[in-house]
Amino acid sequence: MNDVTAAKLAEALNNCANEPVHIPGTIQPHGYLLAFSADFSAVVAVSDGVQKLLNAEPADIFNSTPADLLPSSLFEGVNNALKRLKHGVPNWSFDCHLAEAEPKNCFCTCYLSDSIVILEVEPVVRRPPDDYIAEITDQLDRLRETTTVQETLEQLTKSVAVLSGYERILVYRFDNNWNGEVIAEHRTAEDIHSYLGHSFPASDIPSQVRALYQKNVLRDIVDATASPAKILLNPDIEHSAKLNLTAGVLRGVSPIHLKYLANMGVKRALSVAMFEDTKLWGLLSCHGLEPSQVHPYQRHAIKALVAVAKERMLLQRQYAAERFYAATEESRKALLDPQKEIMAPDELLSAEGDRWLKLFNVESVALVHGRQTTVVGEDCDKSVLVDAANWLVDKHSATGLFSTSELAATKLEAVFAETDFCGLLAVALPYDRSKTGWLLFLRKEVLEVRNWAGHPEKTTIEHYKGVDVLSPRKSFASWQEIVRGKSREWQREEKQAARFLAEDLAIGASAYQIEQLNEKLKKANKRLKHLVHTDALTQIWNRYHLEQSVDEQIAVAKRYDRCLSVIIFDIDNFKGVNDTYGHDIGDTVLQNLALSIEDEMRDGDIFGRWGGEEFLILAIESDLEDAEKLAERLRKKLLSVEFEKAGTITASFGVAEMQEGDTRSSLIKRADEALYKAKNSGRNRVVSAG
Ligand SMILES: Nc1nc2c(ncn2[C@@H]2O[C@H](COP(=O)(O)OP(=O)(O)OP(=O)(O)O)[C@@H](O)[C@H]2O)c(=O)[nH]1
Repeated sequence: MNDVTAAKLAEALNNCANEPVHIPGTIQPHGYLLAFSADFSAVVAVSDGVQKLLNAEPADIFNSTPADLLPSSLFEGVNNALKRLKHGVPNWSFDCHLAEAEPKNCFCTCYLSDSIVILEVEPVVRRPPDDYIAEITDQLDRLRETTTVQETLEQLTKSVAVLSGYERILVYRFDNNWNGEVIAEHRTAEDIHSYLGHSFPASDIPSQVRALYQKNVLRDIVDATASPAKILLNPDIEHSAKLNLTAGVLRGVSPIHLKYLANMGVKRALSVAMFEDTKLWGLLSCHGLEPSQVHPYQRHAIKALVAVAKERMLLQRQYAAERFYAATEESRKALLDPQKEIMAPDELLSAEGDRWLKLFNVESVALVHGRQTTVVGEDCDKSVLVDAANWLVDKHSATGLFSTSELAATKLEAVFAETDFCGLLAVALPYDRSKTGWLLFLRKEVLEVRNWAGHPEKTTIEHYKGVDVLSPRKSFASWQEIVRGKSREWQREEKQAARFLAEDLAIGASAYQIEQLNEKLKKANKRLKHLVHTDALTQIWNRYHLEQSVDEQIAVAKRYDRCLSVIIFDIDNFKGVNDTYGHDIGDTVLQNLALSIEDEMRDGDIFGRWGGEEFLILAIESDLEDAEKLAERLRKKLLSVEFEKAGTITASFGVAEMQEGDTRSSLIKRADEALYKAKNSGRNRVVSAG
């Protein structure tokens, strides 16, 4: 970088940004400036050359009152303007015909600067043609017919060329670092140099110049080759030394900027600021190859075109955003479809992720919750995602949103260092108070080829007004830079849509959690029911269940006029088993007996433990004979079973069939009595209630 050190460059940049361009102490020499006291009674300052307009010497001018000094039409014009300015209008313009002075036709602009009244007078050289209004209307219509932002900008440059006569019209858009890129251009002849696609460094339009555009959107430099006219202050009046010319049109141009224009081959220039909401978005810049003056009406026409283009672009952006939201909506419907079975967030991501890859133009979408990760698209190391999410939880939980198109310029640089990802859009899942769940959209690098208009590194420094400043570039020859490490930028609607999707995932997650809870509850209920109805030792129905079943089956049998029988059986001499082999062996006998009997049962019959070593069978649709047969079969089955240490055992069976008027207790009582008889008549037998 020549012999310019970084420190010197920074100082020079700073000096450039501090040049007080709004109080230049000069005006452009084609016009005149007069400044009056707030009460319009005294002349405070005039521009050098105003003698020509007023036909008077400066000394006389300063000694005269405005009423004596100004031609009557001008005096009236200012008086009239003052009434408007007092009502808060920032500046007021009027046409003026000067009968006795040259030039005859003027365009005047009045404004207040720290309560000093400033009058700028521009000679009107050439009026626009008579059909100019028709031409403006035609161009406005053309602008209104455009359908994309790019088309609008291109039409704007063409329309401005038609209405202004400038040779090269550019639309220059600022990036986040205030570098500008020419994104639309119109040239009136092929041999005029093109800057389309070229970038200009931020230092070309330093911050205080950008700030001026916020206050006065138009800058008209009529002759970039002319020396500025000094503003002469009335030595007899005390006032601040410099006049703030922000609101006017004649403000003198910084010599550095004039040099810049000269190096570019531009001899007149007009720029109009373009805003997105209230932020400076770009500039419409008109370049002329020869000095010339546009009529103030033409300036207004250009401003009107820019205003219409801005509206148009806003509308087109809204349409584009709407189309994007509509596409997102499809995904949201799928996420929240009540017909679909409820899925876990990671399942939802797997189901919808492919759609999101396309919609957001990303390489990967990931869901991270604690140490759990799900990735759709190109894989990313789990530990990278977990570390990123931890950082996000720590630093961005409050907003629940983080985005960058240059990870290497953020604190996540080290986390993503080993990956190919350069862009991250992260949104917190709002179900999570601690914001530990994050949805991440990841983009890879997009190599950006920047065509700089002139080599930004070939900067030289020069001395200007006692300080070092950047020299205007001598060459604007194209120079190519490859910008690495950046992804496509995240659009506002993408951020908004990502938030919506995270919300939906969170709702999905809550629904899933509720379903999970319901499932758990169902299982717990089932377990509880099992516990309530099952005998813990033998795992067959318990007395509680058997009693309910007897009641139910009696009711069913009565309603459908079916038979029902009850078998109660009791192990013979079971006390002996316990006494001989111990209680544990007794338990095992009970368990094995339950298994053996269950094996022999028909599907419809109900078998359970009635208590101790006593069991009950409800033989559905069985009469006494059927039940007896069943009991007999079971008795024999028991004889065939070897109960390990306990060997074989026998049991006694009592059988009873339901009779008219039977209740649970009467039916069971009869079966019990039959069992009693079986025991008393020698055991190991089946006895039926008569
Ligand atoms: N191991 C074990 N024994 C049980 C259980 N429930 C009852 N018993 C035993 O079963 C035996 C029943 O004895 P008794 O009522 O005298 O009848 P029994 O010895 O089977 O003689 P009979 O019924 O007259 O043939 C007692 O020793 C009880 O302790 C149990 O859950 N496990």
